[in-house]
Amino acid sequence: MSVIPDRLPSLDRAAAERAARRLDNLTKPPGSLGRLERLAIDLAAIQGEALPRVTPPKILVFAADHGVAVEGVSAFPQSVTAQMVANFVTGGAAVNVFARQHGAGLEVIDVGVATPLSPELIGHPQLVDDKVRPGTANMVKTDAMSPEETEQAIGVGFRAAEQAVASGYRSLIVGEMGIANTTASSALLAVLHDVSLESVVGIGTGIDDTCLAHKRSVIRRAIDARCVDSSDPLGALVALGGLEIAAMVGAFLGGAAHRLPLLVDGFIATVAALVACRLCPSLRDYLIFGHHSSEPGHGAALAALNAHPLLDLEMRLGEGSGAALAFPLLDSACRMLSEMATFSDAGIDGAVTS
Ligand SMILES: Cc1cc2ncn([C@H]3O[C@H](COP(=O)(O)O)[C@@H](O)[C@H]3O)c2cc1C
Ligand SMILES: O=C(O)c1cccnc1
Repeated sequence: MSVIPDRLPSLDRAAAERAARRLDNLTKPPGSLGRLERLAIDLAAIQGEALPRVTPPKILVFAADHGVAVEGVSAFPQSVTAQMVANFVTGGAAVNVFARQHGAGLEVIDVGVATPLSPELIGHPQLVDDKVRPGTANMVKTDAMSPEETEQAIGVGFRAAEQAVASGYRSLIVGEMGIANTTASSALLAVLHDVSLESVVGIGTGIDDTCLAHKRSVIRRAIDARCVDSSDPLGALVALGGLEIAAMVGAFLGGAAHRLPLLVDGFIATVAALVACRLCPSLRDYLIFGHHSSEPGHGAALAALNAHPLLDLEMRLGEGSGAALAFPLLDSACRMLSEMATFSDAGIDGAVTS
């Protein structure tokens, strides 16, 4: 597929080495800033700079609908996807609050919202109309989308990340909005990582036990009916969806192609990251995991990527909210590296060597 890069730039080991040496000369016992030190070294390797900088960050929220919503797998109606797009554009969603708090740019990309958006929103600078189709098909009945639509949606995400780089953003937070997308994500994870549906399917927006059992059986029927297997991540994406998940795959790849640190959000974003890593394994080097969602499949998706998120706030929202909350830790890691005094700057004695 043309939009999937053959290879990504390699990590810059020399920049990482310079960052590590500087860390050991800063006025603290070596290693005492723990995972923040690891984070600073990783950011140096990603950006290819001994003194990395992650500000300003850009948040991309990809929005799309899922045909499988008609099966009654979410606690909320499909109309909420379009209504939340309006809420993002007018600044009222959780992720908007955190974006303002951290000086992040935020853009909502309609890659497949089913309900027409209200005319006042059209042309709003924070809303991008890149609709590939108005929602996927119901994966229980047929493939969620065609290979061409999947490629188009991946391209939308890839270009959105490239645009962020061209506008001077130094890190990327990738989020989503799409009623029923925990169903698509659970199905993708079950296929790609071979985990039981019992262990990965969760309540999403807050369904009850009866609906949860129904959601599992809907996913089981879809997986059995579609032609999917773990060796074909693109085929799984075509069969199960969704458009915003495909766009997130593209955004991760597009960001990494330009050495952008990528802050991954919760369950849905992590499943997108898993698909992207199956397509292009070296992408893993560019991913930093913001938080551990309480959606049960997130643990399995993180394990599949050997990922250890920065935060665990028992959140299960999506939108990029958990990644946005973790962003200040990346900024702190960079500031620690560039602003702390060294032992010689501050005239402080180094460790006693035996
Ligand atoms: C008001 C509202 C705001 C949201 N923001 C993110 N999500 C999250 O919930 C949805 C997935 O859950 P499910 O698969 O159960 O539908 C996605 O849109 C996700 O981003 C929201 C959901 C709602 C209702
Ligand atoms: O972790 C997530 O991303 C998530 C969980 C539930 C609902 N929406 C998103």
